[in-house]
Amino acid sequence: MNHRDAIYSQPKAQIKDFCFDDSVAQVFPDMIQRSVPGYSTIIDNIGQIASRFAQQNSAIYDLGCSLGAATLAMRRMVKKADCQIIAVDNSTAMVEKCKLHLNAFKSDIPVEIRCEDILDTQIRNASVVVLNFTLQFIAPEHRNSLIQHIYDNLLPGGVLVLSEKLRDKHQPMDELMIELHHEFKRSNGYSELEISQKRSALENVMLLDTQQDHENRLRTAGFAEIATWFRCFNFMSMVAVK
Ligand SMILES: C[S@@+](CC[C@H](N)C(=O)[O-])C[C@H]1O[C@@H](n2cnc3c(N)ncnc32)[C@H](O)[C@@H]1O
Ligand SMILES: O=C(O)C(=O)C[C@]1(C(=O)O)C=C[C@@H](O)C=C1
Repeated sequence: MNHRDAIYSQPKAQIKDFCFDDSVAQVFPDMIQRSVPGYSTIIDNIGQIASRFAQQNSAIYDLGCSLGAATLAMRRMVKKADCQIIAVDNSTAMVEKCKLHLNAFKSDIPVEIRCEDILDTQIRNASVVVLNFTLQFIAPEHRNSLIQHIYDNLLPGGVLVLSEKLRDKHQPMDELMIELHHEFKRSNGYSELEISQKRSALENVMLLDTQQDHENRLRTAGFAEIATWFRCFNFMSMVAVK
């Protein structure tokens, strides 16, 4: 069942830091669809990209899988033999619901769902790694080593799909992108109160990098082939090929 996100619809005396608890997991499909411009396009194309880059006898990782939307898209699209998908999230509420979602559909591709911190995940024999709006929730001091670990354990010809909300270091453009995003949220039925309370809740936990920060980090890790294949306002998705 798809529940409507009303988490920030009533005034809160105190805004707690945003976390992926049971109340968020309950409404997550509606929340992300109404909050991230192009979310369905990104999910569909993660399936396409995975079908192109998946290698026979290799692993596909979905890091910060939430309810498994990207895993489902990849499981539908990948046709290579002997692939396995490993979906990881450290929210028990998300992982429990993810298991239900995935079990509802039949597939020949095995999926292992792990409840663990992606900073503890050993990437091995990977042809595809997905970080779909997850890196922004990782403490900045751990981001370089995580991307390095992914690069080191990708097979030659393997791909990292990295989707993130961005900040712009040029303040007028940052403000414009934020305002266009808020307009998108308004058009999806979010009130001013919902927009501002969610913004406060995310302030300390979703620390955004610039497009340049991401490109620099990917190049430093060793990725030579990098492209932004999707961008809408301050949301983007990149592919980086080893
Ligand atoms: C915005 S959601 C990702 C959306 C999802 N990838 C999709 O395509 O629908 C971010 C997810 O990352 C997870 N997460 C955040 N930090 C994590 C960590 N250190 N280890 C594992 N999962 C993490 C959260 O629990 C949350 O489910
Ligand atoms: O910027 C926002 O308002 C968002 O809601 C963005 C975002 C994200 O990019 O991950 C933040 C938290 C929710 O998981 C869904 C979407």
